[in-house]
Amino acid sequence: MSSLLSALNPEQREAVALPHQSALVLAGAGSGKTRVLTTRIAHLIQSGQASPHGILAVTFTNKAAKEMLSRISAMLPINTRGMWTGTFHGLCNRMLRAHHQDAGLPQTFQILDSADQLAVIKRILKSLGADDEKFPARQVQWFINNAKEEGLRASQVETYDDFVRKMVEFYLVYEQQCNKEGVVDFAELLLRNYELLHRNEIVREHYRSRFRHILVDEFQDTSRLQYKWLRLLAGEQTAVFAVGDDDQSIYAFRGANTGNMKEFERDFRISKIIKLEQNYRSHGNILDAANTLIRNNSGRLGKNLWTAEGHGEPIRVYNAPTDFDEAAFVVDEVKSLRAEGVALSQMALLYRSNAQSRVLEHALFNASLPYRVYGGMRFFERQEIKHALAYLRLIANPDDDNALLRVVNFPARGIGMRSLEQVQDDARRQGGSIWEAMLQKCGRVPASTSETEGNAQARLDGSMAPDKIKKGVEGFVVLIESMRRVCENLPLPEVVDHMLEHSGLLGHYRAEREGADRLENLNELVNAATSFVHEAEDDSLTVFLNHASLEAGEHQAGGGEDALQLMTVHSAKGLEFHSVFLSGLEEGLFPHDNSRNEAGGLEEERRLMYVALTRARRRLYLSFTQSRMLHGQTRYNIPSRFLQEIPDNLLKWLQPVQKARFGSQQPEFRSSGLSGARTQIQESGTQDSAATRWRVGQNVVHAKFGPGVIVNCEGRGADARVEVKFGRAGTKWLLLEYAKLIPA
Ligand SMILES: Nc1ncnc2c1ncn2[C@@H]1O[C@H](COP(=O)(O)OP(=O)(O)OP(=O)(O)O)[C@@H](O)[C@H]1O
Ligand SMILES: [Mg+2]
Repeated sequence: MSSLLSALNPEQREAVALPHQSALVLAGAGSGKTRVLTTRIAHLIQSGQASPHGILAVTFTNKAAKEMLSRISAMLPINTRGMWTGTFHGLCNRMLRAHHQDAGLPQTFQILDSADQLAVIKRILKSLGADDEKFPARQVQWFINNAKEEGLRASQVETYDDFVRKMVEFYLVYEQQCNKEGVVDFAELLLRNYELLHRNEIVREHYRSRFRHILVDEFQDTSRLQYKWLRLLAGEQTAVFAVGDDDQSIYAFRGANTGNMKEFERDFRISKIIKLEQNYRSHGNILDAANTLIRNNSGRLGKNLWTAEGHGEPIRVYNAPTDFDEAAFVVDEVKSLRAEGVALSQMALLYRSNAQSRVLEHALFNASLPYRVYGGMRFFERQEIKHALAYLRLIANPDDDNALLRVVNFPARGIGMRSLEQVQDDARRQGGSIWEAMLQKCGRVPASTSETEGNAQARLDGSMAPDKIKKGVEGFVVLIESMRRVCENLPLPEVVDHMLEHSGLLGHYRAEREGADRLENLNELVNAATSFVHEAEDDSLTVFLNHASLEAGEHQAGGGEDALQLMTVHSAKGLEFHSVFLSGLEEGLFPHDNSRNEAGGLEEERRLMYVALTRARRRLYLSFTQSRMLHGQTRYNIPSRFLQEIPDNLLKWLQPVQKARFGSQQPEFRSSGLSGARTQIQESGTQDSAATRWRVGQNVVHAKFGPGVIVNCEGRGADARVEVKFGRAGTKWLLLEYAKLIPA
């Protein structure tokens, strides 16, 4: 037996050494699917059944493709360059480049990202004089991408009413425009390639006879069009080797379709699905937890996993009073794991939503622990946060040119390149800021004396500034001035709040189809400001902005440095770590609130949870918080139902919870396990605040929020807090230790 095969179990070996035929490996997490796929490629080459040139392998990320190539190179001393490996989009792009003429594209065709695509659509709608209330650009974008994903060109979409007819008309003009400019969007990469193969027999036959082996990892997450593309590319002589796990299908919301598995079985005449049941990744307790959890889903294709390893350590559960305590707990554990010799890169910190990373990043930053956000951006580097910070910087100082240029036309407010160039020219000439030049442009202040006389005269009578430029600029100036005026007397969190609403950022992302994540991040910025007010001596806007740029700037670990891995559960797919921290296991967060509105949403969340649990090899931490800051307010949470679906005997509770910590509405957790968390709700409503000098109904004054009245009290000692209804600032929960209330 070759050394490649000897490192595998009999089922894996069978899959790797399968004769030339299509096959489906359906197996749970950590059972070696990716390893089998990679080894099969090496085996095919080593045994002379295929050359690298004859192999196409589809992976889920470019990074996975690179890793696959380096593993193959480690197994065999060969050049893998002729092999095609990559994502569906990457491979389609490669093929279109090679056949750009047949595909009707210029050699140098450019790829439009989602924002570029939207800009093209907006231009088109404007030129057609479309009613932008009836036909918002984003909806048109969605319509076009959806049609493409279904494989339909404008001429093929069925028009059953006037609205759709209009949409199709826009789609048609968009198609023409893209063709004219020689650009393709993401959906187009796939569709164009599909059409090329469909239409052009020579190209199709060329690739069919070239790729006698197509291998697909993470098959459960292929979309309809991707599947159709695969079918077209695979000829009679092509063996398609697909590996996947229906329990890990987590992209249904983006059009992935597990139905593809059933069709694959039929279309490729799969007589026997290969199952792998031995898990090589995780210790027994972790595996048992995952197996038990996923049994709650219906309609599974059904499989089980076992491990030859022992039970290992129990799963550690931490019930944190607040999200800050949760982050502090993670930091402590990471430090002690590191002291035990576990590399930081072997530890992952997972969360359901991107916005959750902020509090965790903050704690890691303060502890000087190097970390890297995998497959995403660190909080303060995210586009929407940078936009929001730019507005805040303008509120603090409108002469900040960089901030101004970043948001002057975001969200779009009709200030074109030409207008901008003109005010920039003015600014340069006068040696002042762009803001000053804008003020002059719309006649807010007299033109500066350094201007030429002619210009100054023109500015005074306004004749040089075309009306359009003036109008756009004026709108922006009025906005910033009004924000500055209103925010002057507001506490920091409300400055952020006001800015988000009035800048138009919230409205912009609300209208975006995939804007939910960005909205969560923006709301998280209000939380950042609220905690900053509690923590910092000087809580002015300027100091907050300094703090944000500090956290944004320097502490992301460099390329080679050993660093803790932070990522969403979605980006953790396919990866494994010695230790995994899964935070925020609370109802509404995980399962996410959004899942309630979608059919099958909860089951998809459970599959995500299954993915999360099965990333851990040796140690798994699950944590949840009793309260978490949400939009600047403390929210009380109940633990995720997924925690309850894991048998108690696999869990070790790290911290007994103090009783009577919360008021009557709050769940009380028993230290012995989850059954307590499931059922016990403290009945008494005991509040020890009577011992303090605060009572419900009392009038108080807060240094920033002004006068208010206490409507609720709870907690004791350092945790004592009150809910105060302020005349101006609304209702807020405040920690007494920090709030420094004065009786009125
Ligand atoms: N026969 C084996 N002997 C030893 N280790 C193995 C064997 N098969 C797989 N492994 C190891 O088990 C781990 C999980 O394998 P792999 O990542 O291929 O699983 P997977 O099924 O692709 O998981 P996922 O569903 O999470 O993508 C890897 O570290 C792999 O090297
Ligand atoms: Mg895998």
